[in-house]
Amino acid sequence: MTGLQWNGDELLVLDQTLLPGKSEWVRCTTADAVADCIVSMKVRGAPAIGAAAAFGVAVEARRLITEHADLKPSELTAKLKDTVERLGKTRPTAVNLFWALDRMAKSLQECTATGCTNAQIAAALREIAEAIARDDVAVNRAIGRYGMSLFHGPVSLLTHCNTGSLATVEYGTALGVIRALHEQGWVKQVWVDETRPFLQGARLTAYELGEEGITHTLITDSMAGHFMKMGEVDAVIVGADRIAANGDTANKIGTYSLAVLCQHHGIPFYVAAPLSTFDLQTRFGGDIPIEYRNEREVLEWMGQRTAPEGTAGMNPAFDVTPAELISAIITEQGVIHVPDRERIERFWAEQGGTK
Ligand SMILES: CSC[C@H]1O[C@H](OP(=O)(O)O)[C@H](O)[C@@H]1O
Repeated sequence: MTGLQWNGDELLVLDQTLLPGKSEWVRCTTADAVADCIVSMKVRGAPAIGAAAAFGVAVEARRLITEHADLKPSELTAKLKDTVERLGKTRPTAVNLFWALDRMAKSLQECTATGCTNAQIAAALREIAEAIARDDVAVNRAIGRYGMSLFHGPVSLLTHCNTGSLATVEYGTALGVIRALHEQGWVKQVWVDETRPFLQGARLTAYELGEEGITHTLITDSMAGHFMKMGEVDAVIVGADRIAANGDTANKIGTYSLAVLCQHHGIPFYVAAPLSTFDLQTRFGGDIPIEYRNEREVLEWMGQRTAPEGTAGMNPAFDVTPAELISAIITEQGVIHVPDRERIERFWAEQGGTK
């Protein structure tokens, strides 16, 4: 399963706003079409929007040299730099978007420095976009393997939002770990948070797990604490949109609440994310830009208003979980065991030192 299809010249985006009821593909032959898919969340998920944006630059290059044969390479490069900037304004939180666009911008710089022709520029951009997509699948499978190392037998997991093939190029991050555990026969149950207001869990994660016969049960976000208290959750595993230098992690709204509940109940809280989600330029979580989406996503469902007229809504799409609430971050290069503040404080107390 994948939400992106690339045929070398155009990008097909599976419209995730229509899933699971309808499966419709949007044909993108311009950067504007890709930008619209990202803003409207037809394509969503940190790694997926990075790959989509990279393909957006590649299709724009092809369109420009096809429609404007007389463009000089310098003119083409200038237009494509504008394209990179435009795609960078689609959504602010997922750092994978900027990581992917930076790779495209560097390719443009290299082409300028080496005097590439228009055809060479377009080919170079296409190759980078294809490499980003190809690498993402291998990265996710590695995350799945490393995530497996945290478990030693059948488990019941709770997950939030969608972190699978529809949030990446394929396989997924947190869902990649769940897929790897399923392949091992170690999934007893996946509690799927519906993830209001966009319902990525109810509409997308449940869809992916159902397609693969992975045992799962949909719950409302407000039920997570109850099932933890009932002893039904062995661990929580989620994705990430941006991990600051100190380990503070931005992810779908509702993630922070899960982490606090996990600490209260002594349940491991794992984040699964590729290294492209780390933003070492952002020192700590307070500096991560949080996207506020239209309040209508909270006040309505499928265009049908659910709240009274006159009631205002707030719609932060992400929240930040402090590093000390994260048990481990699973990456394609291994598992980072986030420092345990209490264990460190005990150590310093025993040493008679200060923190
Ligand atoms: C594999 S990371 C997916 C990540 O992106 C989601 O956000 P959105 O659906 O708004 O793009 C959510 O935060 C997931 O954890």
